[in-house]
Amino acid sequence: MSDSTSSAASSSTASSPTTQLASAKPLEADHPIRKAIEQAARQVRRQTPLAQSFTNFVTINLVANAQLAVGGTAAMSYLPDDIADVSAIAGATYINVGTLLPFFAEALPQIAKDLNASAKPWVLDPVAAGLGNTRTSILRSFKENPPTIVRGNASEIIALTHMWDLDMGAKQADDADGTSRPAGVESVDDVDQARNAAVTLARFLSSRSATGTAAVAVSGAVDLVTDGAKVYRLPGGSELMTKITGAGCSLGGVTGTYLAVCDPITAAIAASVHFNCASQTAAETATGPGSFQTAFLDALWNTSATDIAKGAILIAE
Ligand SMILES: Nc1ncnc2c1ncn2[C@@H]1O[C@H](COP(=O)(O)OP(=O)(O)O)[C@@H](O)[C@H]1O
Ligand SMILES: Cc1ncsc1CCOP(=O)(O)O
Ligand SMILES: [Mg+2]
Repeated sequence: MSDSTSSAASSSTASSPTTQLASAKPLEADHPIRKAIEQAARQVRRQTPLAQSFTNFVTINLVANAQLAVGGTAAMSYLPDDIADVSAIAGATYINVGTLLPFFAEALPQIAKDLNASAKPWVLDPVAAGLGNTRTSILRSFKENPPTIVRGNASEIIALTHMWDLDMGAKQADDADGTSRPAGVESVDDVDQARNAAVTLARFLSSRSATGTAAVAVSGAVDLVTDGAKVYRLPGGSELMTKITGAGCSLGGVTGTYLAVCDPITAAIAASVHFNCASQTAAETATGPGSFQTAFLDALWNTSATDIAKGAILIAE
């Protein structure tokens, strides 16, 4: 799918949610992206890349464990000079704004500025975007020094695109169907409702990226990943992922692990497909959220690069 409009978010020709998925076609078995995904998964296991994280206190342990389970390594930090020093040896950095302390309002804009000044790739998870003045001020500051990849649920992607004034005044989901937002860390919008915002956001990120490439990943029942030109849909996985805290946060951390070894769109698709394969496997033996999380980490470790590359990937027309 390549949008013919310059601002998809406000385009009246943008496909409607109901037709989006129906028109998506399976990505060919020998498509170059599948080869790139397999190579990236093998590289992660061979190179044990470091993706450092400035992330929330609720799910920090699952973020680190998921990064190790896919083959990477982890380092968690909150100080700008520490992040700057570690970024010299890290392949990517992950920033997640789920829990905040007062000094974050100054530290995070500085970290984003330092990362972009040194052309270091980073992933943003805008947890609960739109909630609270401090979080809004921090997220707004990132427009000046944007990430390489944004990973969030539908409401977070819509809210961030709106907060950065990229949606050209498009009707917000809440205007369209009366949905109130923000609703905290969970989404109140469907993935399809975030499609146009994701395409617009990915185009903006690409235009500000040192390599000219970027990606946006919208998580949900059928994930959506876009580089601003093409839109991929990733069905599968397990609804049990919504019953463990940190499923999205750890996906952001693993997206950073993949970004340490490959380009943004490959990293965003590979991490999401790896999660879908592993959560589907884990759901086969889990008897509840506790055993599911344990089985999920094991499945991240045991899912082969070949199986990840063969995962369910549709390309939207
Ligand atoms: N209904 C669902 N069915 C299958 N997988 C899901 C579902 N909802 C979320 N997921 C998966 O859970 C992970 C986290 O997504 P999500 O819950 O949307 O993020 P967040 O926790 O940030 O809101 C992703 O890998 C996503 O694909
Ligand atoms: C519950 C909670 N509160 C602040 S951050 C956080 C974790 C959110 O994790 P996820 O977005 O992966 O569900
Ligand atoms: Mg989240």
